[in-house]
Amino acid sequence: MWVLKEPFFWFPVTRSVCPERLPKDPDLPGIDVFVCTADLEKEPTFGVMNTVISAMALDYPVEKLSVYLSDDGGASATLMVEENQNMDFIEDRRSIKEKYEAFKQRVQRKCRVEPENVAKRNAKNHPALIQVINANSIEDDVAISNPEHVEMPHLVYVAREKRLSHRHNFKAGAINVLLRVSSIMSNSPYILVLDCDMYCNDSTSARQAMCFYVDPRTPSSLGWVQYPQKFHNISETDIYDSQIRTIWTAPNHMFQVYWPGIDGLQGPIISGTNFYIRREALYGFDIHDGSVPKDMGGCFGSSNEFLKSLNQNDKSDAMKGREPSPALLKEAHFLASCTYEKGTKWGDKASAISTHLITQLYLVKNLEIMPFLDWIRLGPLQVGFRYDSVAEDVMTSIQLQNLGWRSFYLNPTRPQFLGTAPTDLNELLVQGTSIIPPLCFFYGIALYPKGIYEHYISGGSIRTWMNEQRVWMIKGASCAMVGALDCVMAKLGLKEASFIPTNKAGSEDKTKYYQMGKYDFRTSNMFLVPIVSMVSVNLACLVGGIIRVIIAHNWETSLAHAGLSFYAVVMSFPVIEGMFLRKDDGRVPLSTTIISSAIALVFLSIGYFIFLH
Ligand SMILES: O=c1ccn([C@@H]2O[C@H](COP(=O)(O)OP(=O)(O)O[C@H]3O[C@H](CO)[C@@H](O)[C@H](O)[C@H]3O)[C@@H](O)[C@H]2O)c(=O)[nH]1
Ligand SMILES: [Mn+2]
Repeated sequence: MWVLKEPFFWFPVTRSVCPERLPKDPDLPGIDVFVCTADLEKEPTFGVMNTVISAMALDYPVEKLSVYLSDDGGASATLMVEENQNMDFIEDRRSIKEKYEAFKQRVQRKCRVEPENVAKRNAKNHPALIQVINANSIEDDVAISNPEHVEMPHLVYVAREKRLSHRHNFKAGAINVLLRVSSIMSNSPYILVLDCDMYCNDSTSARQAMCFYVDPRTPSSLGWVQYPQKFHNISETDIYDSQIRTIWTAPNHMFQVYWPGIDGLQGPIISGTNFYIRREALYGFDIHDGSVPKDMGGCFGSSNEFLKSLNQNDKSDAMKGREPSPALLKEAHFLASCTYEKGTKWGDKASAISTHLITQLYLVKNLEIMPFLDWIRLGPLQVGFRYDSVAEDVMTSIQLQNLGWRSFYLNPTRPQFLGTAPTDLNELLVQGTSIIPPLCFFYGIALYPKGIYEHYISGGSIRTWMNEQRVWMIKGASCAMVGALDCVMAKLGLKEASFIPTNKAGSEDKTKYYQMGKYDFRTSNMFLVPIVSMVSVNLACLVGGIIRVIIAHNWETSLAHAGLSFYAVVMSFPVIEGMFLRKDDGRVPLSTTIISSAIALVFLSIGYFIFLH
């Protein structure tokens, strides 16, 4: 581990920019913003709208900015709200709060129009629905309250076609559709990708990122600029380590070394959201030898409009204020259809087993391997985000770095984007099944916990260290195992790969224990039983061990064992408290304790036969 970590210290880079030196507005390149949403219930429309509006309010010339919303969820409810948005408060900051409240109520009213179950059913089986929303399509009353006709960026709503018989490839599939649809509309050379909960907390991120791209000294291999992921809903104790402190927020040491450290090498990988990427990079061209595919149609699909866009520049200006022609809309629907990608290279699987292994290792937070990702050689050309993993970001990054693209990390003091971190145990574990992949089960548990000294000098306290250790142990025993089984079954063809979006709705009831700094054990037995069984075994060993020591007086041999058991029991105290001491509804249910004790007993009996017989 020590050796693997060294490259991070070779050439750490901290970047800062001077947006005031950018060229004049008319000379800036266009930017397309992609926002993805997938679940009407877990990703409330109001939050999605917040993100869309924050993107539209980016400090960037309106005619150079287009926002595309991909809706994999309830479709029509989101669209209805979007069409009727009252955008004027973007400009009018005086009465911003009042108007915001009115907007919020309006969204909530609109969302009630369609029963949720109907929306959900429709979400899995419907034709493509694409709508360009410009000033003309906004309700009359809005025009009255917006007498100056404030110009606003282009907004395009995209619900790609969904059929039960076709794989939709989760977020990667959604982004690839947006890539194609946007190419025949604005075709901006740069793209900002945002998860639906990641709103722009500062409007300057676009200009800051462009500082790199328009600077003639920047190498032409710069593929993306990555901002960190930060969250708005972190409590003081943060018992579940929801902020993933070690990656993003630990100040000025060790872990804060990873991203700047990798920036000095080939650059950070894509972390799913908050990055400005060069459109060209996603088209799979190899920048080492400048080769372009010979069979363009076989590679990108049969849309002539799309193929034409490959040689065209930025069209964002031309799109401004125009109603899209019926022909253009028809082509957009074609590009968003289920069958468009058939026989093309979109999201193609070109991976070797080693890529999988490395991706898995990386995802278990063994960040040390980041500098070596670049060495992996992938198969032939492939276009857009990759489909062979729900962690599309890691796989795609490896591919792009492979083709010669480089990346920068920018972490300004003011957070540029803020998202919603999962703050209840159930959500955390559900997320863990999809992003903590199989090998975590083997590697995650086998690795020795990160040293307390290392943690301390990275700006952590004893409490944060305990939290991180606890969550690491809990994830290792529960969701990593479930995720592992899930993945093995998917690989064996026994089950479809799945992705459950994390909940961004955060009800008061759900977060109350998190806010109090107490674990909330209201999660399924699938996760809970392995955790509670493990703790029961430890507890039994400690009690049994102590009794033995007292009876047999053999201190020398038992002391180390007792120490280890004691450590495990201290670390799992919240679980023990949940089993025996708590009375509230967040405790471990009695039935779970009973099942787990029975399992623990089985383990102890097996141990008895192995060691004593
Ligand atoms: O079929 C799908 C599934 C998901 N999403 C969107 O993908 C985003 C990320 O999903 P989320 O449930 O928030 O997953 P997280 O585990 O929080 O996501 C982390 O991990 C993902 C996989 O590595 C990255 O894509 C994300 O950017 C990163 O924040 C959300 O906007 C979803 O709406 C879709 O658009 N379509
Ligand atoms: Mn998320």
